[in-house]
Amino acid sequence: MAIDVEFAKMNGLGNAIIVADMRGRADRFTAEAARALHHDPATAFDQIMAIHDAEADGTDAFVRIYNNDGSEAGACGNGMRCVVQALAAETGKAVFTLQTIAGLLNAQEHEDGSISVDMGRPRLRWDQIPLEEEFADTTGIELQIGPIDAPVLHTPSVVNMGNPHAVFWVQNDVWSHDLARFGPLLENHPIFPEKANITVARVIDPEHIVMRTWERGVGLTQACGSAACATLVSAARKELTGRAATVTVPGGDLHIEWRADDHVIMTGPAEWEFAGRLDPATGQWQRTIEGDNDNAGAETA
Ligand SMILES: N[C@@H](CCC[C@H](N)C(=O)O)C(=O)O
Repeated sequence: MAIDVEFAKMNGLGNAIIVADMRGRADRFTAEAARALHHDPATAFDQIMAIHDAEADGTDAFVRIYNNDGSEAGACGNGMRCVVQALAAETGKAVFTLQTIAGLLNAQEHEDGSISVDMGRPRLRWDQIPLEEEFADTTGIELQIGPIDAPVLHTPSVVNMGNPHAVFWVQNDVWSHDLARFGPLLENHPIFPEKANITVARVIDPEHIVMRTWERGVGLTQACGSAACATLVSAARKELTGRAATVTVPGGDLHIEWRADDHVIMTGPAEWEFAGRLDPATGQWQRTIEGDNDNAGAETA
């Protein structure tokens, strides 16, 4: 059994992340291996961030992102902060340029340990989200869940931050909405040909938003960085907030700024839990460095 890839179990505000070192190899994670790793309670994760060799000049690495159902994603804000913390610890550098299937990202670890990721420009046209049919105004599209005359959730803002997002605005407690029930229906709604990450958000004041997300390919999570960016952009477009705000997710706070140059900057923490080695073909793994979590790894031959 080839257990030969180093990984670190990390989290970004509780968004469970596995950072795997695939540099120097030609293979990739299989969807089956990702699912197997997720089904082990000790390594259950929201995303795998697989660090591959750089493919473009001036970049530090190519990062492939896998959801825990084995699907591949174009963006993961919390996971990217974990990647930056891991690369900064390895290299002593603070500034990185990383490539994903959605494009290039610049990122920086600050002296206080927080990490900023330039999540790029939001894409706002209906066919960039993408949506199945044309909508001129993506700050609120005609989509609702619940009775026609009294919808529970309706008229979401839609944004692509490297991945598709729909943000439903509510006036009351975001926890009073049954996202576990509505999330999967909305994620798979035919209006979203590539599915979507589904957020319920409440604007507390022009500098503070509270939100929860049902993630595409994952389910309910403690944090979704790209959704926090999509939510701030949508709130600013609707003039509910300014272009910078604290965004509170179940796992804690992110600072999001939509700069005048159209780039969205996400700042927040990343946390290391434990390390091990794994097989990207099967998802079998061994712990090599203890963390706080004392579950044993899978038996290996
Ligand atoms: N946890 C993420 C988002 C991960 C990808 C998402 N589930 C998708 O499929 O688009 C984040 O922090 O941004």
